[in-house]
Amino acid sequence: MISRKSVNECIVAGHTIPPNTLLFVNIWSIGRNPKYWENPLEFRPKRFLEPIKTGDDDPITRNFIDVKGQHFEFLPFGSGRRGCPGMVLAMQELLAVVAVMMQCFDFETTKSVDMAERPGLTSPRATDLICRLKLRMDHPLKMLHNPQD
Ligand code: HEM
Repeated sequence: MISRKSVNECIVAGHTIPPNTLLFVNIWSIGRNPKYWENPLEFRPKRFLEPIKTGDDDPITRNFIDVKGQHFEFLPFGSGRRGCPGMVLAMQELLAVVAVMMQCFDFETTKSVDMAERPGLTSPRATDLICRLKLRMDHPLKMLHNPQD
């Protein structure tokens, strides 16, 4: 959910918004709208590499989906002037953290993965995902000295 305050009166999707109104944009719901996403609840990361059909009256096909706030069907970092200033850092950090964790550990789950969500700011899981990590090498720092291992 991101919030904005209207400065002037405007019309959004046929609704008149008076000035000085606090508005909440439900980006969670937009990202799960079946009008734009095929089987939106299916965990299929590959969908982000496939063309996507979007738009209401005059559909267009995008060859990729941009996360930086230009494609409004997917706004993980918000959009416009108050969009997330940490976006570039977050994108680089995520890649580095996930890559290092996969390089250093094997992950074992005790139960099957339940993707159901509970309410919260960051879409937390309804059932916590408990993992057991197994080190993939004697010592992670050894990798720095012997990268070929
Ligand atoms: C995956 C990681 C992250 C996600 C998904 C995320 C998402 C968001 C979203 C949706 C907003 C609201 C944007 C809007 O209203 O249009 C926001 C705002 C903000 N984020 Fe992030 N963020 C992430 C990481 C970070 C990091 C790493 C930093 C700082 C180092 C950061 C700092 C901020 C700040 C300061 C704001 C408020 C901006 C403002 O109100 O002008 N975020 N973020």
